[in-house]
Amino acid sequence: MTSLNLLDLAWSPLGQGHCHHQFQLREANLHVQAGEFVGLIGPNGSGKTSLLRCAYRFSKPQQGEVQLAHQNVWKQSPRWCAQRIAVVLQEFPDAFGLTVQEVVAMGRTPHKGLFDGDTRHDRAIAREALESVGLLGFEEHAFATLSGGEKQRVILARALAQQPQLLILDEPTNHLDPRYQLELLQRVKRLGIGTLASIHDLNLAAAFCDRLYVLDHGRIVASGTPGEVLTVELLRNVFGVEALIDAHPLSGYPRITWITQP
Ligand SMILES: Nc1ncnc2c1ncn2[C@@H]1O[C@H](COP(=O)(O)OP(=O)(O)OP(=O)(O)O)[C@@H](O)[C@H]1O
Repeated sequence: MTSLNLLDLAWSPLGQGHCHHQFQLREANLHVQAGEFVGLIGPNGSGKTSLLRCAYRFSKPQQGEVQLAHQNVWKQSPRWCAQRIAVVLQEFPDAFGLTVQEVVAMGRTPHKGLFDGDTRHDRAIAREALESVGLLGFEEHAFATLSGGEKQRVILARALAQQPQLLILDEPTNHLDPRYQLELLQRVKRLGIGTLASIHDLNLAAAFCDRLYVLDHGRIVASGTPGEVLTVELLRNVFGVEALIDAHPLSGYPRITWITQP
């Protein structure tokens, strides 16, 4: 029901009226089933952020279709999408002096009328969201004074307060130390919401994602389980790096060891 489908998507920042080779994204087909954690990997500039922007109805594709629950998102209102899709981006919005509580409460906006205040129900959801990212007690802190990692967790709490059917994360572990990288991904996975996340750390992607899509120069060049996708050849051809790949001794998922030059 909540699945996301990108069907033959093509997108260019130049808009309409350009040649086929100018598309930054081409022939992109991608699916996220309800409850599935799907990772998007690829080198810098390969088109991950561009694809996510199409998926959350920010960039309008010139070709193809973005469907959520089998509805074309561009035939639905922005509010319809905001009630169903929550987004956690790399950059934090300027919170204009808002407290943590106020930032998280913004997650309830798509579910309320223009002049509605926060109900007890809204406050309970916001509290639960803050609790789930381990930030109970931070409600009155000014968002601007938090560390990068704390801000990231507040933004995730705001996304959870939105009670979305689909979560889109652009490099969610960017600002986090190893403990919080693991905690955040575990938390997201446990939510059981359909999730599409761009992830640079391929070992984290291997550990947490049910399936991966690999972007290279705007095209999806591989997809499948981490075990199917993360091969020595793919890392060489797409990322231009050499690596050893074996099975993680505890969990069995692919473990990548980079081969570095002295
Ligand atoms: N609005 C835009 N105008 C012009 N070029 C753009 C625009 N958005 C993206 N691009 C270009 O599209 C290409 C893909 O960018 P994108 O940010 O999607 O890559 P990415 O895979 O997310 O990269 P990174 O891993 O570095 O974050 C880049 O060459 C980028 O410069």
